[in-house]
Amino acid sequence: MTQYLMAIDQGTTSTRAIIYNTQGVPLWQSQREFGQHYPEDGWVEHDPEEIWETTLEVCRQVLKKGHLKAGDIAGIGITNQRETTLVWDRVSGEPIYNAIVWQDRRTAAHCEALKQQGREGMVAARTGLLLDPYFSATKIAWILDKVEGARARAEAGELLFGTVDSFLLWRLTAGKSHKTDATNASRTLLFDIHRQCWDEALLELFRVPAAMLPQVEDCCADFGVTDASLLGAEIPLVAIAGDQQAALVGQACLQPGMAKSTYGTGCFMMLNTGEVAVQSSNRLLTTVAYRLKGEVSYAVEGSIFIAGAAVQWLRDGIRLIPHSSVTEALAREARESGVYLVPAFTGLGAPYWDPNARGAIMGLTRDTGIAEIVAAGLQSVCYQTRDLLLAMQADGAQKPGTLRVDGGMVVNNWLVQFLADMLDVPVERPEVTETTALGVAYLAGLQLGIYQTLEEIGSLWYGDRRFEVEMEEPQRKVLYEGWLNAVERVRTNR
Ligand SMILES: Nc1ncnc2c1ncn2[C@@H]1O[C@H](COP(=O)(O)OP(=O)(O)O)[C@@H](O)[C@H]1O
Ligand SMILES: O=P(O)(O)OC[C@H](O)CO
Repeated sequence: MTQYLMAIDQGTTSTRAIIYNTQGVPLWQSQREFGQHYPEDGWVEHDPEEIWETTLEVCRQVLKKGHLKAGDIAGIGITNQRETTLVWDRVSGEPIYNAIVWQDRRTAAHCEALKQQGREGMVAARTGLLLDPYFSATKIAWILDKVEGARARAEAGELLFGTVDSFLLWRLTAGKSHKTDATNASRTLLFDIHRQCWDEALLELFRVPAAMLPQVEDCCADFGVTDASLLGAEIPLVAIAGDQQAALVGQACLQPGMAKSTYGTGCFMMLNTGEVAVQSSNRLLTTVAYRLKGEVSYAVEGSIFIAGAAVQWLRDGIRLIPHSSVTEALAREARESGVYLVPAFTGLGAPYWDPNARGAIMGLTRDTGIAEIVAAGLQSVCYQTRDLLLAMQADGAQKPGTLRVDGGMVVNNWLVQFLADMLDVPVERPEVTETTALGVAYLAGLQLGIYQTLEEIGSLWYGDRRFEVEMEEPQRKVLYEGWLNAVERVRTNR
């Protein structure tokens, strides 16, 4: 009997597969971390074969854990780290270069040159994005220019481009399906989010041959079936969404004005704006929230590059802590210290967009200890979220009544309390914090007719804990001013 849904969540640091029942309850999960490669300052790459192998492995493992066969799965949804760029051979399926990860800054000079040519306005008007190395287009151009013979091969139609969803889809369908969805397409800098199509002028600007591009579908669509040799039988692939958009659905932020913030490697705050594509005057992004039956809902997004990655750095980079989980107890024992950690390891994202900024720890004194530095790392994530909230409000958005949070960091109660205090907004944590995978499982269920409407999906959201605002305004003001001062000192593009 086909009664389960499977979500593949291919994230920046790990790949997961989760099997849900039709009420959206996660039953079995499998997860594998994979390698991060930093070949040069500001460069971040993934091995495409590791992305593929971990995906296949977690899919097989999770079926095994549930004692299920492929035929028990009604459909699969794929959600993924966005913008990360792959180019592969149309015939062999072999990538011609590593995946260039969204965090990678190698194309900063290319973006700057296009800005100098006055292209930012046209790009923003069509794509809702900014000229920043974060997005896919300049990464594609880099691969075509730097890998020998690649540009000619791409022009001859021999090479394909895809974000991680497309690459996995290509591999899962054994090369039968070269598609993506509108949310992933909206992060490439090549897609007109108003007309919902690849844009010829942008393809020309970034020198990307149209023949490389995947076909863009709704988030819920017929994306093909898994090749029978992979998981034992064919399984329909019925939904795709970028991970932050999937989290918006998983958090049931399905009405205009509802907001969520996801704290994984980076932090991504999204405000649903419904059918209106709000153009930000404060350097936020306009993006496709979801596209269903051809109807687009938009969101405003603030993207922070380093959130949980700051904790990873404290653990693996400078080895100040043995595990991420100790950060909560350390932060509780930290003194109020005036220490600020600006985690601009790969530049600063929204609202500063400064690819050349680099990180700093400031305000150190003789009695600064590990606890104070750890607390400053956690606080930096909350200060950056306040930066985003203020930018959204400056764009005319109402302050949301609550903010729904999710992602690996929000198990940390101290962090979430400080977040509520810094935003001056109550923060809600759902029972299921793996909202990314849940969101795409919901979308898969929608395509399969298990759910009829988005409202029905919204009714499945359950809160775990609500964090009320406890801090008084004067304290918030002093702390936040200290943050703004610290950020000013690392910026290069004031
Ligand atoms: N108790 C904790 N306190 C703070 N951060 C944590 C804690 N546990 C995990 N993290 C951070 O959460 C991140 C993992 O979140 P996850 O949502 O799995 O990330 P991603 O999807 O980007 O791979 C890691 O960067 C880790 O440092
Ligand atoms: O893999 P995550 O959860 O860090 O998300 C990455 C984002 O999609 C990048 O835009």
